[in-house]
Amino acid sequence: MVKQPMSVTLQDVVLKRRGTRILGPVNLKLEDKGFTIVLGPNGAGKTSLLKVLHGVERLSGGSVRWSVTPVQAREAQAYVFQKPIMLRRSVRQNLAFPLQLLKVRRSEIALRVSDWAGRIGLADALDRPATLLSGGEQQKLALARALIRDPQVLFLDEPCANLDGRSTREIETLLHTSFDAGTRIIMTTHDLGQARRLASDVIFLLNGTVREQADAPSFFAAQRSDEARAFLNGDIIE
Ligand SMILES: Nc1ncnc2c1ncn2[C@@H]1O[C@H](COP(=O)(O)OP(=O)(O)OP(=O)(O)O)[C@@H](O)[C@H]1O
Repeated sequence: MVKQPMSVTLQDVVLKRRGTRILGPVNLKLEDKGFTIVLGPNGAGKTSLLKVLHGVERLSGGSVRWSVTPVQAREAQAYVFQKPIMLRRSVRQNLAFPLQLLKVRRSEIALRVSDWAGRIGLADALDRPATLLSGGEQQKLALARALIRDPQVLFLDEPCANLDGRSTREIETLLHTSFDAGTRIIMTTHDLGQARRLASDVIFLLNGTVREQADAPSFFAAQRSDEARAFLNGDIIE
């Protein structure tokens, strides 16, 4: 299938819940390519922004427009939650599930499942219940389950929260490989070292608004706002 360029434009996006504005107004354009890291303190609205981009939040105002049709946009995206959600089935069935939904041929599913199980170090655990895996293994499985159907755009919400260094490195390697293969990645992290290692560009959020959007080298070299500077210094900002 020929992939169409997928940029997205947010215009005057506002998200309110129980009368409180948690996002917006946000005006933002994300280009077709890149590894975007969304930064900001707790409660800044990072998860909300990811969900708005993914189209799973009801907007209170404004619009999110992809350069392809809404159906194409949805089909081309995958989302990995901060806390991996495992089907109460085997590793094999977890990996096969998204492909079964897409009605991929059984022989092709078997090939891809075995390929991805190997890539995440679970080739010998295909018949184990996914819920019995360690936290790091579950997060890798959740990522593989998203990548196995070759999404054009991948959203990740804190994929390495609470993971040890080894699992974090393994996940970063998987992300690097997908990015190099052309996957557009948009990810939140609290880990500034990780942001520096992975980002091609950065969005800095504070109180539900975009304070800075810049390519990563510029952002990390010199922040335009006092708040971003304070955040990178490890200060508490509100
Ligand atoms: N459904 C909801 N109803 C009410 N408030 C919400 C809802 N979802 C999020 N919020 C609030 O909106 C704000 C932004 O939340 P969000 O999870 O997007 O922030 P975040 O930057 O991802 O935070 P964290 O870094 O702690 O994960 C928070 O104050 C949160 O409590």
